[in-house]
Amino acid sequence: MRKIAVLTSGGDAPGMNAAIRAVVRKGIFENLEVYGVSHGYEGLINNQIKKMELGDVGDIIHRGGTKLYSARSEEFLTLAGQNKAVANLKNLGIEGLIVIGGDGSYRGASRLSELGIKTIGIPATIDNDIAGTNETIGYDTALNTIVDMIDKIRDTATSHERTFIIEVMGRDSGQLALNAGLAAGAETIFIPERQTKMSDVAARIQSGLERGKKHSLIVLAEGVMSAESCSLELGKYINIETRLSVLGHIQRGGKPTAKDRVLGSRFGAYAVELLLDGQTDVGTSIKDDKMYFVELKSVYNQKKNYDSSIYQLSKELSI
Ligand SMILES: Nc1ncnc2c1ncn2[C@@H]1O[C@H](COP(=O)(O)OP(=O)(O)OP(=O)(O)O)[C@@H](O)[C@H]1O
Ligand SMILES: O=P(O)(O)OC[C@H]1O[C@](O)(CO)[C@@H](O)[C@@H]1O
Ligand SMILES: [Mg+2]
Repeated sequence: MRKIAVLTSGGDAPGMNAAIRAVVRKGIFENLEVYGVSHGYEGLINNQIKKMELGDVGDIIHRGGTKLYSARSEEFLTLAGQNKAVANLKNLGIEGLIVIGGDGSYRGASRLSELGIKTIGIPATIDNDIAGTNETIGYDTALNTIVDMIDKIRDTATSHERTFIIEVMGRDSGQLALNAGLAAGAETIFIPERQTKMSDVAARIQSGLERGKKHSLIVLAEGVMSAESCSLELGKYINIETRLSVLGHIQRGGKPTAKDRVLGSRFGAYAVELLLDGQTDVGTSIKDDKMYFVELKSVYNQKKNYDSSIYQLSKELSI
């Protein structure tokens, strides 16, 4: 293999730049030509593919977002779009592609592998919803951002003795809500993976009030319901004033933590090694601080488990 390419796809995640840098520099170190594809699969279809040099990835390791831009591509869901992408890669003599993204991006990478391009996935999404790896790039940064923001909300919640409902990202996954809730000492955590009865939440708030506790923090994963619906539902069981805070895309930005930079760098270099070993249709993974690879299909056909003991612990510690 002489020529490889790299792209970022799906929601961006802090640490993607560290991974791009590692792919480019490790590739060049191994005497490969490395190409950068802008705008994910959309750029692959539109031939936005450029050769990258060592200097092209200078001064990005500490930046959030992705230098290669990201996109969600409708056209790539069609066979015609996928064929265009493959033709553009083949025209340039590119045999291997590294896809940095989430589970949807992994499905796209698998399709390309079936169509004759060797593909390696790197898990990158703040949601940490990818099976087969303990962590994804961007999760640690987003978690720290959320905890920082909840700390700020706690200050004002305490001063005004209020209940706050804080909506965090995670359509199908409660990883962010669960761990941010524990780290920020939230009284209640709602996650899509498990049902929480509103009557129980109201009862906990009521018993807290009776013990003289006047403020309460509720962390809600967006996939469960909106903060507004949560407030209306809660109002059916208890008569308290609530304030809502939807954290939104602030959670996806910001400079990556050291952990995400290390993870991005290790995954990027490892993905190049996997291509050189002739692997395809696999993704990088980390467990017990070691690099592994897993079949992409086994990743996106599985739902990542959440740790119910963390949920239980947060309940025990926040009475
Ligand atoms: N089944 C599929 N076949 C081919 N391509 C797909 C498929 N599913 C998704 N893709 C491609 O991958 C892109 C990114 O997928 P998606 O929007 O689900 O984000 P993701 O990679 O899961 O990241 P995140 O969920 O963290 O934002 C899609 O826009 C589409 O172009
Ligand atoms: O930026 P968009 O396209 O609105 O996507 C938001 C979604 O992307 C994610 O941030 C994952 O990248 C989810 O947590 C969130 O639901
Ligand atoms: Mg996804």
